[in-house]
Amino acid sequence: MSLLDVRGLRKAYGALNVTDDLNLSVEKGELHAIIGPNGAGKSTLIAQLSGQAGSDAGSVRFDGAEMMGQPMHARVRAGMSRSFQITSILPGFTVLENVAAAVQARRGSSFRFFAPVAGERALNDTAMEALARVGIAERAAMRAGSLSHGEKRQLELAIALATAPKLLLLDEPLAGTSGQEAERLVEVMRSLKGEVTLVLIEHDMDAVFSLADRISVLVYGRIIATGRPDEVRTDPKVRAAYLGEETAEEGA
Ligand SMILES: Nc1ncnc2c1ncn2[C@@H]1O[C@H](COP(=O)(O)OP(=O)(O)OP(=O)(O)O)[C@@H](O)[C@H]1O
Repeated sequence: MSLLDVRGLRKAYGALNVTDDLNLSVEKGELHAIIGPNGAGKSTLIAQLSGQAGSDAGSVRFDGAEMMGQPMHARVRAGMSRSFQITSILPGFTVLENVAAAVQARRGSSFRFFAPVAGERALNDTAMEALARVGIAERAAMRAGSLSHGEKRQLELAIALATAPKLLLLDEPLAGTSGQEAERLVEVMRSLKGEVTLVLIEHDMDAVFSLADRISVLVYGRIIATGRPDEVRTDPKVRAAYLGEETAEEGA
């Protein structure tokens, strides 16, 4: 049984079906990338899976349970987590506090802000582990707002990891990063492979093709192909719809 099994998923904005009868299976332990042209519906799909956006139809089975209709926090509890954009980082608090708050939010039923956090050693230990996991443990005491752009993205990953997800949804983690920052993030993602199941949306094709176990190609709200990177690269449907020009040039 797949860890994530999506059937007939749909979301319309007015007359536009952004995701349309979308089917997707993600196996436990794999890094599954979703690629597609601009506006194909990738971010909308991630929002629907995480519960951030509602869906008009379909089924999202995760770890054997139906998630459709469940709010975001219930999905996080079930082990489905998404890495948020930088705006969710609290710049005035330390890097450690940012992660500890995520751990606490998962553990506690209520979000008791920071006063109790300082005294909770176990909480901080878990948060430190997550920071070490993404390679920014030495930044723990710094204000999150003073991190570089790439480090903020590492912090987002640590925040997502701190909720101990079974499935991590990553929406363009490399966006806006410099070459060196991107390389570091790619290595962090590579190191997570096998440990946590990853669904990755990313425009950086070098990163996608080097990291992914399988790739699904989303075009006009539907998955038109799924396979190993070499299979997807040579799939005539994919070449025609998306990678056409690039692969034609490579082959020339
Ligand atoms: N809240 C919204 N209201 C109306 N239309 C929307 C909304 N969100 C997304 N859309 C439209 O849905 C389509 C898909 O958008 P989405 O951001 O999911 O695509 P994407 O594949 O992630 O694109 P990109 O690669 O450019 O980030 C676009 O045409 C977009 O304009």
